[in-house]
Amino acid sequence: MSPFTYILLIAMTGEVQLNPVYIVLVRNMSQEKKWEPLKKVGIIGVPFEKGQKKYGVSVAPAALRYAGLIQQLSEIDGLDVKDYGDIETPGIEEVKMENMAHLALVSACNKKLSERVSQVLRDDRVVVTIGGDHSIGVGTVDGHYQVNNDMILIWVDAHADINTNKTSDSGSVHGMPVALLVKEFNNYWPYLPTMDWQEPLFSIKSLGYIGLRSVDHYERLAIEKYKVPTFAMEDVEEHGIKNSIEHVLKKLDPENKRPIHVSFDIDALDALEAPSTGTPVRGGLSLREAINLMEIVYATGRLRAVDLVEINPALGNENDRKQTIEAGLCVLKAALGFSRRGTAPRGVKDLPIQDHAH
Ligand SMILES: NC(=[NH2+])NCCC[C@H](N)C(=O)O
Ligand SMILES: [Mn+2]
Ligand SMILES: [Mn+2]
Repeated sequence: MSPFTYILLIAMTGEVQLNPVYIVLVRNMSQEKKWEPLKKVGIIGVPFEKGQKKYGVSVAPAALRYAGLIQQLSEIDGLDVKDYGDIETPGIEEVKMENMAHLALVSACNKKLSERVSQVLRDDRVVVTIGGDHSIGVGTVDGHYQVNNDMILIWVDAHADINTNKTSDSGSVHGMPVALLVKEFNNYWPYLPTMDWQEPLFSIKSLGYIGLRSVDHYERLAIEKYKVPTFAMEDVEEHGIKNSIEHVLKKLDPENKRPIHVSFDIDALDALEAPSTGTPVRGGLSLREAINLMEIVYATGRLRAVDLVEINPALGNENDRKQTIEAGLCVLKAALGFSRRGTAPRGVKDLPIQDHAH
């Protein structure tokens, strides 16, 4: 019998006072849902780079896999890792859109990606998407929203990525994904051919920023107009990364009950930490800060989606490449429960004792 039927029954019979079963049921119903980290993840690679102009971001999924992505994640205590493969976007006929390059390709890739992201979440796994440039944030957030429409979005980035084709200096869509996603921006866009599949339903009220330090004029205006909780680098400087992320989470979700999506642009990290990226900016997060941020998000138990974007293995020298990929792996591992304290071997209670024969 469901609690509801039971209450209906008591209401009908009038038998209400101090029935212990009734009290237990009501207590269970009002109890807050306890969140535990999901110990299953699904990996999606998106070798896509048409949201910006440089060659190489599309190599990142292969480079991260080659560096041991799946093995390293599988070594995290109790984590079940499933690889959902890459999203391929074969030749698509382009449409012309003012100050917005490769719209049709961006759209086709994100449509596929959105469906795959929803699928992984419906399989009850945390979805980890490896870009690709940040235009793929459209697909990951859209696909997440389809499954959890109460989700909140933490955009960790040097940039705000909230330009429209009217405000962008570059015409590159990787500077526009947030503006495409939020419903409040619907009227700032012209009709976008090929984008009919994507209905912007996500609210800017569920968005927060961490790490900003290169924000265009109209982006700044948008952040202020909609009061987006933002911890730019100067705020991180002032409050520390722990207070920064905790403040944003509290602001967006005071009751600690909404699924979390973190879209992590590797250029959020200081250019010295992650040099192989298309639009590096000095003065960013240290890797330690980024790891700490991710550990805090993991500990909420509500992380359901992580994007790792803008790693460009074709930029810089061998060492830059290695460092950037390593940094990306560290960030992902922290988000998925890797503990810097280490974990004891499973089912083993003591150190191995040497059996000395003499
Ligand atoms: N995902 C990124 N790295 N975006 C960089 C965006 C740079 C600049 N704000 C633009 O609109 O083009
Ligand atoms: Mn960026
Ligand atoms: Mn970005």
